[in-house]
Amino acid sequence: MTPLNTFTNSRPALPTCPISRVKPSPPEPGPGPWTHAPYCVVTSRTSDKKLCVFTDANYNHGKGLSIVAKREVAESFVSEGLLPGSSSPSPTHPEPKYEVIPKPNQGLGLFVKPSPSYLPGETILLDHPTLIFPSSDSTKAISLETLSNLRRKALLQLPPQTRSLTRSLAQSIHSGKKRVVDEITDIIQTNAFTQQKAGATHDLIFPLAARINHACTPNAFTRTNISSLAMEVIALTEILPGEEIVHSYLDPSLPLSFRERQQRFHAGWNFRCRCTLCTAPKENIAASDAQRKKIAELREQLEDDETKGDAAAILKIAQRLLELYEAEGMVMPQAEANALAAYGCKYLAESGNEQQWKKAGRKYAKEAARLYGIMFGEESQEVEEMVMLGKDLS
Ligand SMILES: C[S@@+](CC[C@H](N)C(=O)[O-])C[C@H]1O[C@@H](n2cnc3c(N)ncnc32)[C@H](O)[C@@H]1O
Repeated sequence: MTPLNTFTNSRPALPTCPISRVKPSPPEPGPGPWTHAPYCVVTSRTSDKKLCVFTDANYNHGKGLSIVAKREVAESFVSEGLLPGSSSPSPTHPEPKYEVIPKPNQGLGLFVKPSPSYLPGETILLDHPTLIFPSSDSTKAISLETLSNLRRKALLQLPPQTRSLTRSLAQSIHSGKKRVVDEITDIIQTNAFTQQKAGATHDLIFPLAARINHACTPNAFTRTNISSLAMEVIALTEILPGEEIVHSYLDPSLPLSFRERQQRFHAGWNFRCRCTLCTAPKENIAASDAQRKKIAELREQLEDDETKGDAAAILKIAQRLLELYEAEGMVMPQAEANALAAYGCKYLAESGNEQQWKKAGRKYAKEAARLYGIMFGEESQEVEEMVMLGKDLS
């Protein structure tokens, strides 16, 4: 295994495209923790700002990672724990309970094998990024040509297997649609996960997690470790053998209407959602929209100054929200609504019928702790707070 700080690729940097006016800047200092010499270009005519490609072909047991970033951003990624032990031997993973198989009209998808199901809170898979790019918001001042060159180089420097796996994510490959953007833009547009880190927004490509399709009532969610940038896909509900594993590409706690969701899918990923909710009969979609509108109204009421000091009103709103979330298959916001209901009961217990309110409050606090445990882990502050609240109510 090559030591991390050894420069393994002594080939000269690829020449830039002859029609390109992008000039590579003078050679950069040594490769540091990277396996390739950083390749940098000056991105502004008026300053010496540089954007570089950093590649560690050893990352994640030889699967590799390329980053396009400013040097200081890449350095902070490393100092914050992006590359630990990447040259260690590959761990042996148990046989996964999922498989990637074709899904009609949606390319590929992740499905549970005909084996035991996933339980809520169970980790389905752990994935690592193969590409990290600055997000389009933070690169508006940089020419498309420059960006495209850097992204392409980042892709080409990945080990061959990872490179072709990453390339296979291009939408145009499975949709049969003519590609209207370049290959990397195509890959980013439909597969990138956005992540804030080192004071900037980045687009990350996770080749396995990218195979997971969207659903407006998801049964899984993703959680990214901010230091290592590893992504966990976690079951939100029980997922039975043969079922598709789906997560929400939108914030799952937003009560968006059918139309609002389609607008976002079109703008963000260029698809029309075919999940169970979005392909339901018209009257069901209208009923769902009405419930989501009610959710938005109730959440606004919670912000009213009048409501804020009224425990009975808060409890009533939280209970109605729980009914609506349940009906809409919105699992994640149920944690907060249960916590709110538990606090409502706590304050009501102080003003009479103590035992009745305490009993109800304990039930809400317990459910909130269960859901926060799934979302943030058993050790999280949220779980601890709900356990304490349950104790206060006993
Ligand atoms: C991140 S990829 C998901 C994996 C993809 N199906 C594949 O074969 O690689 C996102 C793309 O999958 C398709 N897709 C995902 N969820 C969908 C849904 N709910 N309805 C329709 N198409 C969906 C769309 O083409 C979308 O651009």
